[in-house]
Amino acid sequence: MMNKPIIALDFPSEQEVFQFLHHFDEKLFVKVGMELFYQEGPDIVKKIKDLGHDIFLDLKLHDIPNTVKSAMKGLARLGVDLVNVHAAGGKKMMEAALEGLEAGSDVKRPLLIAVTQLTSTTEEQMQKEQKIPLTLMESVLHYAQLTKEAGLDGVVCSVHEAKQIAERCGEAFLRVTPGIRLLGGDAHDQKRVATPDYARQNGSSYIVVGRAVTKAENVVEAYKEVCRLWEGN
Ligand SMILES: O=C(O)c1cc(=O)[nH]c(=O)n1[C@@H]1O[C@H](COP(=O)(O)O)[C@@H](O)[C@H]1O
Repeated sequence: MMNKPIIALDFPSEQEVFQFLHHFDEKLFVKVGMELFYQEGPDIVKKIKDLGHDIFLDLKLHDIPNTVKSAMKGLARLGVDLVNVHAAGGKKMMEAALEGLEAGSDVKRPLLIAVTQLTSTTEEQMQKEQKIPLTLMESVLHYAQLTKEAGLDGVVCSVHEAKQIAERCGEAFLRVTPGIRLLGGDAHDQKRVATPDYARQNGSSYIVVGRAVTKAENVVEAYKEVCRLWEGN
């Protein structure tokens, strides 16, 4: 069975989150990111968890190893299912993140993944601004390899790199892919986008979907359409 699509709750307040969740009579896999977490604080995570939804806490930690370790120890106590860091923080930082998570978890630690190249980045931008003299695919594969060596569970990447990562790092190494759009949908600030059905065909383990659902006229219909395409029905 396919993993549930992860719905990005990119809302500015608790009120808007609950308004959105109220439309659904099933349990979702949701993502709490910077917008919501920085405005509502850790309590919002507990409240969403209490409703029975699974949570990806997307704070993309990127700092010195000791700081990331301590922060992860605290985040582990929130009881989330998935958390992330930036692979660009390096192998030692990722190892420290894992140690912190393990130290802060009572029973099962959350899965830990690392962002490779953001889906809003193009190859040209990466080469010019980050001064990385590689193709985008090579850079993503390099970060995926580094993440695997650090012992993490997988990466965030675009659908377009998912298959190659599975070949390089193994099927069990997760490919979590944002930048998902329905056919003809506005890409907004995303650059490396794909549809849910292409994500299935190209080896994504999880898709992350925000505006294609949250900004839809009928959010439940949009969610169902994403599920239908992702599951291949
Ligand atoms: O880590 C992420 O979740 C993430 C990584 C990435 O490379 N690109 C990316 O879009 N995201 C997140 O995925 C969500 C995508 O939202 P939409 O573009 O509205 O579908 C946002 O909440 C982003 O913060």
